[in-house]
Amino acid sequence: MFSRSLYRLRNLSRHNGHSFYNSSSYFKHSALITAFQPLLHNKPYATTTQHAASTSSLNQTELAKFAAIAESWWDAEGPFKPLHVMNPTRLAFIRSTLCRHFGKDPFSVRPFEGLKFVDVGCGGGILSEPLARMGASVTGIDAVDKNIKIARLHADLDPVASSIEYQCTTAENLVEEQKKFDAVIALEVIEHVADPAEFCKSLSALTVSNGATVISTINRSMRAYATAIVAAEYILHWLPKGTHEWSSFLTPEELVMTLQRASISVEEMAGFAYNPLTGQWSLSDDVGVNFIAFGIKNSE
Ligand SMILES: C[S@@+](CC[C@H](N)C(=O)[O-])C[C@H]1O[C@@H](n2cnc3c(N)ncnc32)[C@H](O)[C@@H]1O
Ligand SMILES: [Mg+2]
Repeated sequence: MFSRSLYRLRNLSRHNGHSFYNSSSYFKHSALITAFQPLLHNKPYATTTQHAASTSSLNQTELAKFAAIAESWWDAEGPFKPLHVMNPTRLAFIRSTLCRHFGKDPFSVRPFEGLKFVDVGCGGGILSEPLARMGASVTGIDAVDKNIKIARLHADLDPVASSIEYQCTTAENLVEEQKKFDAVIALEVIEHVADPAEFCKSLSALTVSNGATVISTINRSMRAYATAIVAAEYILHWLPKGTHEWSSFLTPEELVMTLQRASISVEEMAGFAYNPLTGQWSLSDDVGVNFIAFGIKNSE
């Protein structure tokens, strides 16, 4: 069922060959970006909040954005609605790729039984909880203490989710503690960290040899600027204004290269397509805006 919608790595150039559109120098000087400059620099968030001790991946301004709306994590109509609505689609990708990789039955109720996952930048646990219900032994970490408190409270409402270990920390702190996981998952986080390359190195160091990494983010494309920022934040109000900095987005090629340098080979990629008629997302070959990648840690 996936073979149609999955974006294979060999197709990268076909789908993302618009080097003109993906050139950051083009965008820095584009008339459109200049016209929207006030929006790009609108930062309506306070910058003081309680979070993990300062380490390389932390961007204080970004963390303050999430602390400011932490109470809303489980409000399915609130600022995290897009993540709630996308959840079944991203879980379908994770189920498919990880079951294939770990030789598990994708039709099983608890296919991830016996596997250790870490959900990096777990927020309120929107992804950690279903992963735990699918049998994984889940550690959820987030740099914002408030997020972890909310994640803990919510998980404790469910006997299965209450097995999740939540911790206010960073990937690099877990590396120092020499923690290792079968799968390292960081969805919608890399565009909010201070140094994506260092962040990927930490994710890699947390992954066992031949383990899996799953990352989702937003493409630094013209279309992403128009939809994920202008439409989602300023027209539709799906997300608070200033949630995303266009310049922090990564193109699929950049993500592949960054992971490659961190000893992770991207094997599969898919885009997320939004259907405005149904309000649902589905996996697609189109990685022009939102996309997700699955990679394998090279054996040492
Ligand atoms: C858009 S949310 C994504 C939440 C969750 N991964 C999901 O997709 O449902 C980004 C999360 O990453 C966290 N975060 C940002 N930078 C981080 C870092 N350097 N280390 C750990 N967490 C971070 C934020 O606090 C926030 O909860
Ligand atoms: Mg984001």
